[in-house]
Amino acid sequence: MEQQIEKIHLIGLGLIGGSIALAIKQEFPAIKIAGYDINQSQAEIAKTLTVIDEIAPNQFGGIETADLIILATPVEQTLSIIDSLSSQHLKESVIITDVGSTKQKISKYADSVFGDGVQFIGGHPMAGSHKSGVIAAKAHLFENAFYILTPTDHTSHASLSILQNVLKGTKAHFVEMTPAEHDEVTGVISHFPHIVAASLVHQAGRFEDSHPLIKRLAAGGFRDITRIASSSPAMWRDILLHNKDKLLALFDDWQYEMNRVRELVDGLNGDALFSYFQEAKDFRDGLPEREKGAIPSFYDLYVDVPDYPGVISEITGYLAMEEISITNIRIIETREEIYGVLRLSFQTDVDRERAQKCIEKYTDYKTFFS
Ligand SMILES: NC(=O)c1ccc[n+]([C@@H]2O[C@H](COP(=O)([O-])OP(=O)(O)OC[C@H]3O[C@@H](n4cnc5c(N)ncnc54)[C@H](O)[C@@H]3O)[C@@H](O)[C@H]2O)c1
Ligand SMILES: O=C(O)C(=O)C[C@]1(C(=O)O)C=C[C@@H](O)C=C1
Repeated sequence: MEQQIEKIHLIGLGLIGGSIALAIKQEFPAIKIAGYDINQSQAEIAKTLTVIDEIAPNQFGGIETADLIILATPVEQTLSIIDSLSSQHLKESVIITDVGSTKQKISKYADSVFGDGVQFIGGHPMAGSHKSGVIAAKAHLFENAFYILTPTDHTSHASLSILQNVLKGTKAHFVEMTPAEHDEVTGVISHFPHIVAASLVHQAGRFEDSHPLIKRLAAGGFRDITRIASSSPAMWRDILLHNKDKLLALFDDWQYEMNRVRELVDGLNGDALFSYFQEAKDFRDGLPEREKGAIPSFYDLYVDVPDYPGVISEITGYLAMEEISITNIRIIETREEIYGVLRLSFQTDVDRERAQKCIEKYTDYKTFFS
């Protein structure tokens, strides 16, 4: 009979830790989750939102009775927690997993510390958001996303299957990779794009002095491609520190790519430029359809609204008339002149699209997705 997971010790109660806890509780309400966060207020919010059952008295308080330990901290912190864990008294049958965006350093270190003694299985749910903190956690964040696991020679079949079973409430698709393959692939489709997004923002920032209007002129395209630059700097600092070698190779690759397209522009080579964009479009259009949870799980609609009292109730009134439920509402930027940006969040993409149509029907306000 498969070993039962009755108690989980979760370290790091942010977006990912919180979302995993919610997904587990949804599937297995009887499992008890004790949580610890270095930021006490995150732990208190997690408890209030019933993301966890109890706040652990300290990082390892009560850990000796845990069947599963989940590390959901930025990856540099994960390394030092693994280090400290090695001197803790743990259940013989305990399974330890993490959710970090890099796998090579973590798996190597865990292997060196735990060896055959403890079952450590690296993990990385491939969905997330630019939002941080437990307040943004959602049970369905990983629905239909890939959940990469990096078992090693030390991993038993039994532990792998117990881990996948306890995580089945995530409704993610499990896929196994070596840590090296993981870091190469995520370097290309996640880590390097993040650097590009941040660098585009820096580039625009350098133009701000000479063109003060630049921020306000940044429209859909710039917002789309730079959304992820709003993510947690601590998380991304750590990811880059962990994946240096793969990223250095990608910098070279990117420079080659930039030079290639630069030459086409310099040579006014219209046909080649057309092909360049056509090929990119074909590849991008060929990405699998966006399924719920696979890319963003936050369905935000932004509305440029005139800055006058009553505008929020005007908009919520239209939405109420069409029975569209909002999960969150916030003015995110009040500009000095006449317009502010209202962010409305919805539970589903369908609600968001209905809301957009509704606002466009009753008003002239410009709406856009992030
Ligand atoms: N955000 C994403 O899109 C995403 C997706 C998949 C995986 N990840 C990975 O998940 C992990 C967590 O990211 P997140 O988005 O949940 O970040 P987050 O900032 O929302 O949460 C991280 C939490 O860890 C806590 N923490 C930091 N150091 C700690 C320590 N020593 N002990 C206890 N708690 C500590 C922080 O206070 C914070 O509450 C990271 O390793 C990240 O690489 C992130
Ligand atoms: O959607 C986002 O905001 C993300 O950046 C999510 C994203 C990604 O790059 O796809 C970010 C880091 C994680 O390790 C996994 C997912």
